Amino acid sequence: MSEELIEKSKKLAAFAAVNENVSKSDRIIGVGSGSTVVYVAERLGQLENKEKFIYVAFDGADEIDTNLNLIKGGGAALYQEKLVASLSRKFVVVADFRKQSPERLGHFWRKGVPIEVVPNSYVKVLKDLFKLGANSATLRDAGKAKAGPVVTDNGNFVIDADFGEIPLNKVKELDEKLIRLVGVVETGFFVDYAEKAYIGNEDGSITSLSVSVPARL
Ligand SMILES: O=C(CO)[C@H](O)[C@H](O)COP(=O)(O)O
Repeated sequence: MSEELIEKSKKLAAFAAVNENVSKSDRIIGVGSGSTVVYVAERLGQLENKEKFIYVAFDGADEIDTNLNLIKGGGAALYQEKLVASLSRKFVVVADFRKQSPERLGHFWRKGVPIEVVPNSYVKVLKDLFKLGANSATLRDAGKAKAGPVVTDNGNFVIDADFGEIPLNKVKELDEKLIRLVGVVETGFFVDYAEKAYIGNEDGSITSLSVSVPARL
């Protein structure tokens, strides 16, 4: 799979998402993080918009299920991305074809759901996650960039917890159990946020998907 093809798919999805979801009236646009929303920013830069409130927010995803539940946080920015999503009236996902699961989360994204934790609680949370049925749960390491764990923008750590493939009707339930654990700040499950997804396909077409979600604002 060529990098060029993947980048083309990301750009296609991002441009289509902006073209169909941003109007010319005065509005603040929310943008998450990742390599796909870079193209959202590029397209937004071509439009003329003044800012009043977050009407629509755009973000990438690590995996998208058929209900538009998401796994996010591959780049450890899940808390701030969820903050933006929760402040938006409309949340739109942009992604290339590798992110669209045939059905369930955990199909392609095998690294586990990212969970932001308070640093002094991570050992406890790791144990809690195994009790909740995780196949694996590991503290994310910063890798070559620096010695030690990844530290988020909020000064916290990230645990990646693999629960296998998660049935569509179980994502919310699992998310609620995770968020109740003492030490957990936020999870990378985005349930009932995305109402639209734009997927750039390998053949240059775009798949757009819509679901209804409860109103946030
Ligand atoms: O959740 C994220 C960062 O925490 C990103 O949105 C997600 O990892 C997708 O990134 P990309 O568009 O680069 O594939």
